[in-house]
Amino acid sequence: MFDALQENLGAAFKTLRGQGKLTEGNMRDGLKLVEKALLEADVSYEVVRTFMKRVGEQALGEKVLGSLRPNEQVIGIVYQELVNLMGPVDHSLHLKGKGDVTVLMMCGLQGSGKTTTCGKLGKMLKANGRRPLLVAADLQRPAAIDQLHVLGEQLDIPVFSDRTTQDPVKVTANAVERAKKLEADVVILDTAGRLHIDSELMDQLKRIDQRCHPDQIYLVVDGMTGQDAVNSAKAFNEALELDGVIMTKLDGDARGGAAISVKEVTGVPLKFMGTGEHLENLEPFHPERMAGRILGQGDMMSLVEKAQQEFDQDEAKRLEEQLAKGEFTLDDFLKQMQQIKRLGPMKKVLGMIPGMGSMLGDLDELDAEGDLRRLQGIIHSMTLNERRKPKTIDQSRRRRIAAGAGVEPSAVNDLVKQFDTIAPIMTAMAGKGMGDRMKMMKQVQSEMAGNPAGMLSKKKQSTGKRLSTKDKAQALKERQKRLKQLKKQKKK
Ligand SMILES: Nc1nc2c(ncn2[C@@H]2O[C@H](COP(=O)(O)OP(=O)(O)OP(=O)(O)O)[C@@H](O)[C@H]2O)c(=O)[nH]1
Repeated sequence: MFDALQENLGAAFKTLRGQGKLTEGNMRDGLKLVEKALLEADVSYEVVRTFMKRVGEQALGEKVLGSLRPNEQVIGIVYQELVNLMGPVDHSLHLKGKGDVTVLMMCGLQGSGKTTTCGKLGKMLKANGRRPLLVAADLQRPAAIDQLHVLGEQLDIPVFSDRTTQDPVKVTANAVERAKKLEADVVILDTAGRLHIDSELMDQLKRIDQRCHPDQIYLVVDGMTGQDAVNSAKAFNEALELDGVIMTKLDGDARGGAAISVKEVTGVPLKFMGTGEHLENLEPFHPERMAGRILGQGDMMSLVEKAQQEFDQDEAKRLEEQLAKGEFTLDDFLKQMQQIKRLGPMKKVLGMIPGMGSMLGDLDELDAEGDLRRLQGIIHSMTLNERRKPKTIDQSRRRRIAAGAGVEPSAVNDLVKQFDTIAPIMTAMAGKGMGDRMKMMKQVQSEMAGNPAGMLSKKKQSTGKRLSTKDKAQALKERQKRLKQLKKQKKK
């Protein structure tokens, strides 16, 4: 994925590697190459311009820090700016509680991968214990209805269609009724596509939106089409107010520009990416991971291998037995975190995550220690039953636990959410062979790469809001202060 961009950026950073000290001259040469690499990857011109301005300002600002290696400093800045450009992303589908029907409306141009993505989402939701209903609201192309029925059969997910009408609004309204009868809780609408954006299509989609009020509207775009994908996202967003973009075909020769530009150009986050034709090839889009991948830093596998080697064998056996019974509690979660901590100093462990290596100045060891302690404090403030069944933690329990741990109630909520993500993966691990286990470890590890299991301070997590210039200046100041402290410690 994005091989050429990775290579070109690598070459740009190489020019800075030999430099003893950052000067305006060598910095400008290096940054010119970064700019060229982004433009060649089809990142929109406007986006490149703003991006380079931000990177340039910071890179030259860092000059005062002198003795740090220039290429590391610049990679760190580029990494952070790429993350800012592509994020933050809220991956939640904002599903209502079970029993209520959530309507997800999928739209996009013909051939973008919309129908396939409906199937992929259905599969993902089903795996998470939801009861999806696929709805053929693409009445333009009869074959699209058949395609959805085939997918439904493959996935064992019900499909609603009505070949007697040409009105997708009617189909959608009836589908919600059918969902209630079938006790389905998520309706996934596969709407019609067109080869190009036209007013008839937009009107039709707007009518569905106005009459049926879908809870979330996602646009499916083909990542291979580069700037066209970004432009169509802009047009759809103007007509429909999208909640997110799903970019498909990022497994192919996509140059990456569309994935990098779309959030900055449209303000709509890229939530998921399609990484293949198979129905399991849908992944949440993590700006941090993508930036790490683009910069080609670090060594994920070595972290996974290390985790395997140093895994406490007795604990592993105990956990294995528990997982086989389908049990994974918050106490186990805490133990897992402590084990990861034992792999080595947190900075070293995080340094193995792509892109993090050059950001170590940002990762204060004390923060990681403090956050692990905070995690422990929260879990220890829970009753045994709450640790076993975090779902029982309601608002008043949350308040009590938070008071006991000296944190905000939202911190308890965040922890339970992280646990909800990791627990199904852990229980699915039970009884698997080594190969599958490695794959799952990678999945758990990659869940942590975006937010290493909540160990990074809350202030460093994506909040769903863009940092204001003032916040950025403050963050930069703090970063510079930490770098100075680090330098002082090194000297000692
Ligand atoms: N490589 C790859 N192919 C994909 C991906 N998603 C979809 N496809 C393929 O793209 C082609 C078009 O997908 P569809 O799901 O039929 O597209 P659509 O947008 O529903 O098209 P219409 O129904 O004609 O509007 C199919 O051959 C899919 O297998 C992906 O993430 N990667």
